[in-house]
Amino acid sequence: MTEEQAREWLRSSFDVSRGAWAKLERFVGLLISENSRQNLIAPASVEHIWTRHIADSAQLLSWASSPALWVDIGSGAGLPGMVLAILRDAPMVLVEPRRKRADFLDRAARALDLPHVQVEQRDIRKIDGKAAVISARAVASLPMLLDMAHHLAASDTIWVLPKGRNADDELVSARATWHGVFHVEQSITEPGSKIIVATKVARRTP
Ligand SMILES: C[S@@+](CC[C@H](N)C(=O)[O-])C[C@H]1O[C@@H](n2cnc3c(N)ncnc32)[C@H](O)[C@@H]1O
Repeated sequence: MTEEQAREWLRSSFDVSRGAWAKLERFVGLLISENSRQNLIAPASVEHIWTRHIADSAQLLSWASSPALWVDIGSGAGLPGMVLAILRDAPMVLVEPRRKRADFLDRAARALDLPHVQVEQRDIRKIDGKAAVISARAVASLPMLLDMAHHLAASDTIWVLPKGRNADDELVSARATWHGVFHVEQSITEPGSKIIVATKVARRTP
């Protein structure tokens, strides 16, 4: 997928309003500018930012359309959380323990006028409440993620987890401790990369 194809795919797939498109463009600018101050995305990925990061994040919306609370674990540069918050006018909590990254997320949410975004500068294990959707991109293996965040999940919570090429192996490991309805979906931006979509996840009883 080229950069132009990624932009076109985004526009047509999510019926992006003019206002939301302007915010996406602005976010890309903020992210590239902040990347010279802190290491948010690999420098080599900047020239492919719409494919590698923006469309890659936005595609998660295809698997979770709930208008209720979405929690993004380890948002870092705002991926996928900030991209999703631009496309989705519903509560979004971005959890990021590193101060510099959380400050960037706070500033970006204000600059983009996204009052439905809440940034929590904390470890996910210290967050409470229940989420309708949980995402985490490049944060931890599937068994670790379930362990770190299962307290935020109800039985109908949808987990949407981009997993690169290790999805199947991680799923095998996770199934030793967890049961639920797990699907492995193909990423549209990266051939070979997968997204694990799960619901009804619960710890196996010994
Ligand atoms: C490799 S970065 C990925 C950032 C972003 N999701 C992305 O795809 O570009 C992993 C992020 O997860 C955060 N993280 C690691 N452990 C965490 C935890 N226990 N709770 C919340 N965030 C965590 C790190 O601070 C870091 O910003």
